[in-house]
Amino acid sequence: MARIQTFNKIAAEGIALLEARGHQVGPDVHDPDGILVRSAKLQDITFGPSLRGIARAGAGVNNVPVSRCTEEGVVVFNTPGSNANSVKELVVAGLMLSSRKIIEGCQWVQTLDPAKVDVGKEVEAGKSAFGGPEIAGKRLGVIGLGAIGVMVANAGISLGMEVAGYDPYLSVNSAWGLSRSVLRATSLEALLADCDYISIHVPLNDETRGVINADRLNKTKKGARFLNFSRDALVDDQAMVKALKDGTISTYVTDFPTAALLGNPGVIAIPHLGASTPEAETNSAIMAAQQLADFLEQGNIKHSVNFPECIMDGNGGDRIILANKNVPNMVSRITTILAEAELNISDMLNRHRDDLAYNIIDVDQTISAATVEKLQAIDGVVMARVVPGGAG
Ligand SMILES: NC(=O)C1=CN([C@@H]2O[C@H](COP(=O)(O)OP(=O)(O)OC[C@H]3O[C@@H](n4cnc5c(N)ncnc54)[C@H](O)[C@@H]3O)[C@@H](O)[C@H]2O)C=CC1
Ligand SMILES: O=C(O)CCC(=O)C(=O)O
Repeated sequence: MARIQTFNKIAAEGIALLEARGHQVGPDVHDPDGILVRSAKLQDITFGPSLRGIARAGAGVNNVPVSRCTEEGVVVFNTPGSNANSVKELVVAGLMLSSRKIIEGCQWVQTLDPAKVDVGKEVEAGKSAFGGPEIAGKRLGVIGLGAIGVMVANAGISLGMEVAGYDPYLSVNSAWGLSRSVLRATSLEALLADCDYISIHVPLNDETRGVINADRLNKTKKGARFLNFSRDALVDDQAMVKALKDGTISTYVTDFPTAALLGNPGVIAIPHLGASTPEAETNSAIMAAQQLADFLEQGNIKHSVNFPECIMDGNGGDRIILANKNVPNMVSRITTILAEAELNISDMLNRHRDDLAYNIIDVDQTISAATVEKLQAIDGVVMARVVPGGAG
C-alpha cells in the first residue's frame, strides 16, 4: 500500500483506481510516496524522503520543480494528450470569439431594458456594431504541433482555413497525425508575419518563456488575432497590451489572465478552462493514477518528463529500481554489489535519458536492507529502492 497525497481536486475515477489497488489517497495524506496534482504550484514545497513519484494530471509541468525532483530521484509524470481535445474545442470557440464580437454583443443585449424599449427592434437596430469576419479562407498559424497543436491545425483545415504550422521539434507521431494540407512555416517570424489568426501550443520552459515579445509582435501581421491556451509567461504582457493599443493585434484571447491584461480592450480573458471538461478531467486523472500506481507498485515508468521510459514484466520475485548518473562503470558496480550479496539477477533493463540512467533489476532472492544501503552509497546513485514482490 502506498500513500498518495492529492493537490487540487482530482476526478473521482482516478482516485477510485488507486483505492481499488489498495492505496491510501487524499489531500491530508502525510509522508506521501506519491503526489497527484493538477495546476497547484509545488515549487515551494519541501518533499519528504518517502516521495518517489509525482503525477501531473495534465500536460504542462511548469508547476512542478522538475530539476529538483531529478536531483532527488523523484520521477515526474504527465499525461500527454489526455486533455488535448478539450483544449482544441475551446481554441475553436476562441477563434470565433476573437472574430465576431459575440461577448460584447451579448453584454449589450443584457443592458436593454424591456420596460423601456422593444428588445427585438433594438437588437436589429444595434447589431451592426457587433459584426466581424468569418474565419473560413483566412490563414491560421499554429505554433507548436504536439497533441493540442495538431488537433487545432486539423480543426482549422476542417473549418476552411489555410493553416501553417511551426515546430522545430516536430515528432514523428505528430507528423503522422497532421493533415497534409497544413503548410510548413519556415520560421516563427514567417508565421507571425503571414497569419490572420495565431494560436500557440508549446510548453513553458527556459526556451519559450517570453517567446512572444515586443520584437516579434512588431513583425506580426497588422490586425492579427492571437490565442494563448498554453501559459501566461509565453507572452510578454506589456508588449501585448501595447500591440493591442496600436492595432498590431486586434484581439488577444488568453486562458491565462494576468493583472496587466485585465481591463484592456481587445483582451478576452478566460479563467483557465482549457481542460475543464468532465472527459478531460477523467482521462487525465485515470492516466496519471495508472502511471503513478504502475511505478509505485512495479517500478515501471511511462510518460515521465525527467526519467527514461522503462517497462519490464516481472518474474514474481523482488525487484530493485535504481537511478544513477549516466557515467561509465555504473552497471558493473551495481551488479558487483548484488553478486557479493549472492543475489541472482533473473532479468534487468537499463535505459538512459540525458544525464540520468534508470535500472529495473529482478532477482531470485529477497533483497536485504543492507544491500540497498550499499547500492545507495555508490557514488553517482541518485535513488535505489526495493519494490517487494514488484516483479510479480
Ligand atoms: N489551457 C489548458 O487548460 C491547457 C494548457 N496546456 C498547455 O499546452 C501546452 C501544449 O500541450 P500539448 O500539445 O499537450 O503538449 P505536447 O508536448 O504534445 O506538444 C508541445 C509541442 O510544442 C513543441 N515545441 C516545443 N518547443 C517549441 C518551440 N520553441 N517552438 C515551437 N514548438 C515547440 C514540441 O515539439 C511539441 O510538439 C502544455 O505544455 C501546457 O502548457 C495543456 C493542456 C491544457
Ligand atoms: O488541470 C487543469 O485544469 C490544467 C490543465 C493544463 O493546463 C495542462 O494540462 O497543462
